[in-house]
Amino acid sequence: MTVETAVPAPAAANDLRNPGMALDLAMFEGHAVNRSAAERRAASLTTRRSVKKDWQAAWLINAVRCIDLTTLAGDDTAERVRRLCAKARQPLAPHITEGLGIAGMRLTTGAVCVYPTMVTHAVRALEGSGIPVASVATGFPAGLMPLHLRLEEIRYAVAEGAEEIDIVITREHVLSGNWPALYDEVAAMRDACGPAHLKAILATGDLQTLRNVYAASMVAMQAGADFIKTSTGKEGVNATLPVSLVMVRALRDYLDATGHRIGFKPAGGMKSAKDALNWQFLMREEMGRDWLDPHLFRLGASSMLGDIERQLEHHVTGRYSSASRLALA
Ligand SMILES: O=C[C@H](O)COP(=O)(O)O
Repeated sequence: MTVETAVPAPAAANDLRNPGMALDLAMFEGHAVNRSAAERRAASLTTRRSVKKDWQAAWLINAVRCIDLTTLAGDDTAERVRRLCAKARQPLAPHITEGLGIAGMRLTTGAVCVYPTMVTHAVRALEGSGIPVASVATGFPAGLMPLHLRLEEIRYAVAEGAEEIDIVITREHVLSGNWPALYDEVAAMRDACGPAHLKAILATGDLQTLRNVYAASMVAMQAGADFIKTSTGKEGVNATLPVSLVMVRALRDYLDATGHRIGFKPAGGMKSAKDALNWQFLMREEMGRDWLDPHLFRLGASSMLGDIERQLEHHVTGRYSSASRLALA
């Protein structure tokens, strides 16, 4: 078997938006989440699996397809964004793609994710590539701005050419159990997105309980989120597997109740190829192969691609090169 044949076949494109639905508290109120069961289940994903070498390379190639290659730093510049976009167009060095037998595959990352004022640079740098630009918005990362300004920021990013908007929610609405306020906020943001897909960042590290994570996931989906996303990368605790499991179970329950397929984006603090494998195992075991496709799954990361590239180079050459040798995003 070649690596190429081991790459999961792309699922049918999920171009259908989540239309959302009326707020329905019955879908989450009283829903208990057992933390130790979630932790045990998450741990089982990382310990009991050994992946054959060729399959491991295929999983890592698939992870590259699903990365939202991100820069969200205060010192971002047009030049840094252009370099990131060049990396998104060609995520692996040519000797690695040739060695893997996938030089003809036109492998790219799933998207490039930037701040609103950087969207224009990313759109220009990605022209003709088919790679969408995602913009954070709504006062990322804390979101503590008047709603009309947050909505205006969404409209600005969409006008600049962003096809995906990563919004942040008001954590206080979750912490106080004010579900109508959370629903109205996300629904207004969905409306401001127009044709752009909305990813709702729940900032799970701020939400205190897994029950809150489940409820916030459900409300965001009911309000029309196309993806639910764990974290901004700026909270004290960012993406973890137990929290991701709870969110994925929520999107499975939403699918069962409504028939709508919602995407999932773990983000923040994921740096290794092992992380890329673990989150894909979670998606395959909980949701099936359709959720191994960028239309339904993204890995939000600013510094994971480098380790994936190193591991794939090792797969090809049998050696690890120094981290500085590969052009790193
Ligand atoms: O949305 C993506 C995250 O902000 C990336 O976080 P990271 O810099 O910890 O990888």
